[in-house]
Amino acid sequence: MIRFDNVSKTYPKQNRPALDNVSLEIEKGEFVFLVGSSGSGKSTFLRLCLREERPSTGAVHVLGKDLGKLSNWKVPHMRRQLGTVFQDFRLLPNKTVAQNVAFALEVIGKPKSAINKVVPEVLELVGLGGKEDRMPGELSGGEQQRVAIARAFVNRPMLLIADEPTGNLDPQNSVGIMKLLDRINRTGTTVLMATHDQAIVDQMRKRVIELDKGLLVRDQARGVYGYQH
Ligand SMILES: Nc1ncnc2c1ncn2[C@@H]1O[C@H](COP(=O)(O)OP(=O)(O)OP(=O)(O)O)[C@@H](O)[C@H]1O
Repeated sequence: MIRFDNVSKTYPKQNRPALDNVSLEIEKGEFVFLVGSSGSGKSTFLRLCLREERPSTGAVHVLGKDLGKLSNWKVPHMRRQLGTVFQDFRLLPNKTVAQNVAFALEVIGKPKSAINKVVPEVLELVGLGGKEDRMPGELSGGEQQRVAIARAFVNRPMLLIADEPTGNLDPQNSVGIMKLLDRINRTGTTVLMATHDQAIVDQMRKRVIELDKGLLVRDQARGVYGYQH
């Protein structure tokens, strides 16, 4: 699903690599937490998976494709096969809940009849049945993140990448979001999630990959958060 072969990334004008010779493999169906202190390289790792950045050396494979060999015009197609969720939700503020989710399908040319069928189903799945016509601004943070997850999952992607999805949420809402991601993972979708949320990592006991100053320092099955702030 994801493979890094000796991947290093040094940003322009930096003398220290943001990622330093990282090699790892994430298999289909796994749930993986990416942890590490601020600046350890987590976002860089995720950006390389989305080909928002390219490695300085080494190779990144996602969904069986060598991203270094992917032509630029194929990148949007590759990204549409992934679901992405971010800390700041990134909803379209002038569209309703249902329209936000439908939009993800409209841009890939899904017929209206299919959209009308699956949008209510996925909103029901994330616990937002009955809130289809609300605007994002009328929802709590936890509900907004559920919309973002519905939008990310409505295509049934093989891989869902989440960057601090609970970063703006209180503990109770965070647990709800994690239950949802766990459910999505159980449908077979691989989940890769960068987080600072110790309670959640310790509770879920999934694979934990820890970065420290760009180095992969820990890769633990059913792991805990581990490092000190
Ligand atoms: N666009 C950029 N240009 C230059 N340096 C960058 C850029 N993006 C990140 N860096 C540097 O690369 C290193 C890793 O940053 P990265 O954002 O990947 O860390 P992170 O683990 O995601 O941190 P956080 O938890 O704070 O989001 C840091 O030293 C950072 O300053």
